[in-house]
Amino acid sequence: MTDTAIAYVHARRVWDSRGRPTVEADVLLEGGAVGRAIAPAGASTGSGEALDLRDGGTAFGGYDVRKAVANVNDVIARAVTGIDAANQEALDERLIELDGTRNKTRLGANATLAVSMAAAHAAAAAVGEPLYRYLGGADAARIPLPQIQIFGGGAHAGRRVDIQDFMVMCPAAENFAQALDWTAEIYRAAGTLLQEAGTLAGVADEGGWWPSFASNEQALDTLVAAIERAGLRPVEQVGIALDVAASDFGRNGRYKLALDGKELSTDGMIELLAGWIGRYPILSLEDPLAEDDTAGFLAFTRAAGNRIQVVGDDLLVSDADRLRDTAGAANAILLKPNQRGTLTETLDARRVADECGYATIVSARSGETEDVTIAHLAVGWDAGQLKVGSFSRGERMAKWNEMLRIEEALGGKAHFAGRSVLGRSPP
Ligand SMILES: C=C(OP(=O)(O)O)C(=O)O
Ligand SMILES: [Mg+2]
Repeated sequence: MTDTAIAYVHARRVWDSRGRPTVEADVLLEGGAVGRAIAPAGASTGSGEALDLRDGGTAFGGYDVRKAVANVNDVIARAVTGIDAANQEALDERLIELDGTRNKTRLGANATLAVSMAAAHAAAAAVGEPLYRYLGGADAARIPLPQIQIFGGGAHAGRRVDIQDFMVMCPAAENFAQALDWTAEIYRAAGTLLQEAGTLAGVADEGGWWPSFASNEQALDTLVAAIERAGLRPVEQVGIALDVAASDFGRNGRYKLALDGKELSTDGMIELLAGWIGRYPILSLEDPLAEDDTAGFLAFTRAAGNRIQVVGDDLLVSDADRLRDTAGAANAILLKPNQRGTLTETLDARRVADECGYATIVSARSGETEDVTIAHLAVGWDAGQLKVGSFSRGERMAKWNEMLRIEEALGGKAHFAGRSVLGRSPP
């Protein structure tokens, strides 16, 4: 037995930011090192995602995770005991084999991911290294450009606006700390603008202001106004990133924008978004079309992909195979470890993204906790970008604050991704 062999695994039920139970796993190694991780959960999920196993029934809206917790304690724990946690691939292979289904429908991706991540934390602790350095080695020093939400919408805010995430990116900031400073000013200015308009109505699931707008474009206008009110220059200093999350309001080539009272074809949707790209300082558009509209994605990326970042989330579900099968449909991929259920499978997608020339963005889910693993993945995997959500919610700030610590710990070695990850249209 090596010191990094898994000695003991235990899962418990804890709570996420939406008031739903989720799975936390502890992994203890023979040498005494421990690791802990908590699975997040999405709301606007892609149909190709690995299964977030829920109990159903009436308790907690059917969202309880007693089965997934039991799957860790009764099935996984025994099966992974003795595996070397320092060999993440072997551990994840065992989890994949044990589940035996493509999308973790037997054990649940929430069960497998909590163990996969906790083991990585334990292995890093065993060698006394922070997780980002354990994963990325001594060269892991690139601090990601953040995508931070200012207004929340879509499935995260009672569908008050159709677009799900109105975010800002600060590629012209000198470092991550300054990007966060600027975003905090924009966030505050956006809140003041809503207050002045009498439409401030709290915060959405990911910490952005709860939207209260007459149209999707009014939200974009207000975002630009907030950037200016914060004393920053749209285009030169700050750009906009949207998660359109179009699978939530589109299918079979028809897109229903409820707030705007419009029903558009794929071409109409592409035209609408092309108009926005022309009028607003947009740097990145995620899921501009629905997950069942690969042809639309290809057409949109052909038309706009040389000017902006086109991100596949529901389309690609962090899946290396889907990425290969749809090459050219986007030029960036979101990496959400719970869409696959193990770190190794998510890292595969990250590698294939490089082969396909795609940018990579590690992302939180809308249901989150104090777990900060993704901040370390973004640096350790050299992703270049990180999308988390916003101020006003501690489970989001836990990640951004961890990134501040990582940037500080790296000192002069830290290198902020900034403009470099947006090669196509730097402001
Ligand atoms: C983070 C997102 O939301 P969710 O976790 O609900 O899928 C997203 O769609 O990118
Ligand atoms: Mg998304």
